[in-house]
Amino acid sequence: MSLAEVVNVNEYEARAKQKLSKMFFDYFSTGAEDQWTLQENIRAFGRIRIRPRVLVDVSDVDLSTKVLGYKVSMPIMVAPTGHQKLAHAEGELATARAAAAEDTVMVLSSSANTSLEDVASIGSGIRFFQLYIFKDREYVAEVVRRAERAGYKAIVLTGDVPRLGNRENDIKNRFTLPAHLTVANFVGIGGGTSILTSKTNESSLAAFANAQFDSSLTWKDIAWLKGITSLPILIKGILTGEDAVLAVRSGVAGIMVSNHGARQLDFAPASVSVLEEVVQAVQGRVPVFLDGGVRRGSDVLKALALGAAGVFVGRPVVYGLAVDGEAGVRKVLKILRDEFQVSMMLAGCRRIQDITRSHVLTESELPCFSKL
Ligand SMILES: Cc1cc2nc3c(=O)[nH]c(=O)nc-3n(C[C@H](O)[C@H](O)[C@H](O)COP(=O)(O)O)c2cc1C
Ligand SMILES: CCCCCCCCCCC(=O)C(=O)O
Repeated sequence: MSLAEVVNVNEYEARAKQKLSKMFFDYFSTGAEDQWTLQENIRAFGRIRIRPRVLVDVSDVDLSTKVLGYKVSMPIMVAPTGHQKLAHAEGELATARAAAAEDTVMVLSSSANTSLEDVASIGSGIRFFQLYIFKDREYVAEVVRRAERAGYKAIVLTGDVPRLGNRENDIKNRFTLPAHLTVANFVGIGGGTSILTSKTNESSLAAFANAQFDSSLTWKDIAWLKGITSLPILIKGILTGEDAVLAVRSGVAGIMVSNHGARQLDFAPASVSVLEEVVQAVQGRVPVFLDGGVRRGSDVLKALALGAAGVFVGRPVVYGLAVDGEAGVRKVLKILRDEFQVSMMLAGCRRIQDITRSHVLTESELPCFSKL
């Protein structure tokens, strides 16, 4: 099959598998423990039905929207994923170029193999910086200041990693980074990141993260973060209405409903299953975004109908990158854009704000729904 024959983003996964070593493909593709949540992220979208409206003039459809005040061409954005140079030599640079070309947001991971300044140097594009908080707060503060200086528009604080989840494939593979790669923005943290390139009896990522991440982090640390940056802060990893309320109280500018692509707590719910709970708790005070299992334009429509202001995509972007670098990421984003446009037109929506709660039925609204 040639690349021109790739018609949906799922097809990139098998192609990426052919290109990557088992250790790296497993790192990108798998989840925690029994991987129940990994499957559930996909299944949960499959349990939502779309209620299309017909005879609506959809001759002129507009997918554009605003995210934290920035205009983007579509509500489909690039989630932070670490170690993109394991997928392609150009790594995060290729992803950043693709996101900019498709006029959407890219979130750069704290675990990137490319420095945030190098990514910024590609030029225009709306980029956010994803942050892990380490025990060494001064180091973290300096990275946040660097992101601000380099023109990043927001800090995405990941709240669901007090330690790494049990990623059994990474443990079995004794995951290590190749010697030529670094976590470019944190190379000196905790006395250095050389453990990431040294063989251990476990996953070197887990060994490093569990030693260096600050597992005492609480809501009060949002105040600390707000004290060192004027950038808006999004909190990533919210799965309950209770935490959404605490997030709003702590002054975040937005919430990302996420289970970290099922890589942290197995048997956590699918993000889309709890989206509405979070949206209702937030009561419109800040935008709510979603990631996890978005593989179709129809998934985007479902998430927006349930109240999301936009979605982020993780693995499909990495698979596109692995298969064809910048062009592969662009194609993944284009496929999702085109599918989303088709879904909007067939559901009778001309504008993003035309997508409403009445466009979907969830499981609880269909008592006889067959369990997938
Ligand atoms: C390979 C990989 C690396 C990731 N790295 C990070 C990271 O560095 N920081 C973070 O907050 N989330 C990270 N995530 C989670 C993603 O941001 C996102 O929540 C998840 O991938 C969304 O699910 P999806 O892959 O089904 O789209 C990573 C996910 C994957 C698959
Ligand atoms: C900033 C340096 C972090 C080094 C490794 C920590 C593990 C995180 C890996 C990225 C991630 O979140 C993931 O899901 O994978």
